[in-house]
Amino acid sequence: MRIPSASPIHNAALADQLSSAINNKTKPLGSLGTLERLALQLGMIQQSVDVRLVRPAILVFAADHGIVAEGVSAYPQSVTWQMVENFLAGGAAINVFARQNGCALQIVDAGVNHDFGTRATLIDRKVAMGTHNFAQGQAMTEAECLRAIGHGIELIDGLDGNVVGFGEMGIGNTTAAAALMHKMTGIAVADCVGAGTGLPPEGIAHKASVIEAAVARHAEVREPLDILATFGGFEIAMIAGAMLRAAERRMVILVDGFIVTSALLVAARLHPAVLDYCVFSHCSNERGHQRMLEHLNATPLLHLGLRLGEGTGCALALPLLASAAAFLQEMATFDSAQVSQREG
Ligand SMILES: O=C(O)c1ccc[n+]([C@@H]2O[C@H](COP(=O)([O-])O)[C@@H](O)[C@H]2O)c1
Ligand SMILES: Cc1cc2nc[nH]c2cc1C
Repeated sequence: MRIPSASPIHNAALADQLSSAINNKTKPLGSLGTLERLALQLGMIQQSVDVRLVRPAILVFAADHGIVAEGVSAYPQSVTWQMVENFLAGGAAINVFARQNGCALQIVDAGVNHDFGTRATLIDRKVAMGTHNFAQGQAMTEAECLRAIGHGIELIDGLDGNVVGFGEMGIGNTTAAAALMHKMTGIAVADCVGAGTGLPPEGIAHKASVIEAAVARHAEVREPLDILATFGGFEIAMIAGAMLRAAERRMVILVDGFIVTSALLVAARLHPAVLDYCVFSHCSNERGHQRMLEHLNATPLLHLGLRLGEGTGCALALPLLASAAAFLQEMATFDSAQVSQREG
């Protein structure tokens, strides 16, 4: 399987053209703040001053994690499949926010420990009934990891829009994401571990000790794909593959919270240019997310104290993306509206 490779966006002439278009709008210079940075990024991604957001979609990848056997989550594993049912019934937060913002939603079984049977609206890409417990061995085999990445690539190729957001659902996946973060960044485990779905302080300390022991056990693992296979999840691997393909196809990538950003750490180690295509929707309340974003030199759009996942940050950020594109498209210029320019 070929791992997609994103190209870095270099086009100084277009950057100048976009900056002029933004600066000539009827507003004090720089007064649309972050929306100006966003409009510039959208133009650079689409290689045009005529930015259009077409059929945005959010893909929610669900999977289970063998590491839950170590008692690292506040909720039982069965919540993963039960929430998938909730997604399919339209009742989860991501359903509400996606509907509210006119965003298509796809739910993918990446490796949930449950037999859903044949379901019309569930995309079945189940690699296995959850990963193995990485406290005892590798979470997944190299073949399973590559299969998950391949599914992510192929799901992007099935989209017909140019904006894709990523969400996930998987009890135990903040433990996998924290281990990935530690291995990919070198940041101390204690600074990567948080409450997840709501562990108390003793639970967080236990979770950190489980990760410390697993990291010591797998100390020799250094390459990004090996790190992903050793500590990751099927949903995380699928998201990493999908992100690389989305960047290769020059799509706008909306990044959600802690777990989705951990997938990006792997993708960006393989092809750093993927970052040029990423819009960071929010900073999660999960301890570690802020440091993860800083490591990527990323500025999140929203600080709402979210720690839900599911792609909710992406859905909430979508109207801001739309506003950035709309002001670039529709706002009058100083010339067209005959408004006087700044003095001096
Ligand atoms: O997106 C985030 O930043 C985020 C932070 C904390 C928890 N979550 C969600 O909570 C679940 C994982 O939490 P846990 O405690 O079971 O590892 C998983 O379904 C995630 O979607 C998500
Ligand atoms: C209820 C519930 C909903 C979620 N959505 C994403 N992660 C979740 C974890 C729990 C526990």
